[in-house]
Amino acid sequence: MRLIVPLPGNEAFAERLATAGGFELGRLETRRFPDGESYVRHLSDMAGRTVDLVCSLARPDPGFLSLLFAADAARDLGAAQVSLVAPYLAYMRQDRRFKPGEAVTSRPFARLLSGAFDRLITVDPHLHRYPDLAALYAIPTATLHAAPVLADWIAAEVPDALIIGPDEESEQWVAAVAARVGAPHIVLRKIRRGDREVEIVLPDLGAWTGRRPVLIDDIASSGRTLIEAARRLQAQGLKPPVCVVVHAVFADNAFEELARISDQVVSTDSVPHPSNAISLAPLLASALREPDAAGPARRRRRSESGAVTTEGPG
Ligand SMILES: O=P(O)(O)OC[C@H]1O[C@H](OP(=O)(O)OP(=O)(O)O)[C@H](O)[C@@H]1O
Repeated sequence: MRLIVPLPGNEAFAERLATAGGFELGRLETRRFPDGESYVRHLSDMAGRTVDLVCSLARPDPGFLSLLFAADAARDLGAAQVSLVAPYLAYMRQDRRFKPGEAVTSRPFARLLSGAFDRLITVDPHLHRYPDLAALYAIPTATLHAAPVLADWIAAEVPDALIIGPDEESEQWVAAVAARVGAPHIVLRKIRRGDREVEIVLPDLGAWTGRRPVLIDDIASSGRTLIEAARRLQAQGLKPPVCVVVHAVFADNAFEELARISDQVVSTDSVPHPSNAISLAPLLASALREPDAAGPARRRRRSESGAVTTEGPG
């Protein structure tokens, strides 16, 4: 039976995942030594097991070494395969050098995870300029999509919805959500001017004032995209929107600001947040039940020197 091991902060999601999939829930002890270094101890038997470390990667920096140490220790303790289940995958947005000298952090981050895990399973990674995760990760990856569960939530909770994507990039998956809901959809135009500065351009929406706008986006971080979109919609006489996001990263007071001008703000549980209303646990559990959901995992061998060698795809 698969062993699901949560990193700190991921216990509730891991429990939902283990329950949904009928998997065993493992335990990991972590703490800091007095000098600030990380201590990691597996409290479950790893020998010969298929182990899934569960770690949503919103704000990944403080816990990242513990994650790498937990993966290394699992293998060292005899795990047959060590996967990372990251419902939210970080460092996807610095996908090119925007200014001279910048680190293209998506690449070294992917190299670090590819060196530590046999495979990666995630939901709607922010693939802006990369065609897929295989362009970035050297290990087999499975990319799951939240669109069907978002659509099912909207269909059950929001009558007379008008599905709205805040930018042209969102067209494809907004159309998929709208088709499943059986509602019309439109896509706005976004001009990003900085980390916290976006401009949203709307077509004439006068024909849609009777519908409930449902703004959907993959990530809410500074919240500016959704806040600006919500403001523009209301300036055109539309009702306050329902905002549905996959990854509730929400920096600073972004959530409170967005909630003030929205009818409702909901998210999936890929990042633990008070707005979580749609669970991804059943989706991830069924992917984990499929033996080949992530493609054949790499086989690793640890040499006597401790070096890990890789065979198979990737
Ligand atoms: O809450 P916010 O701070 O507005 O960030 C979230 C928005 O940013 C991303 O798109 P975008 O293409 O603007 O960002 P990218 O350049 O990072 O891909 C994402 O798809 C959201 O629309």
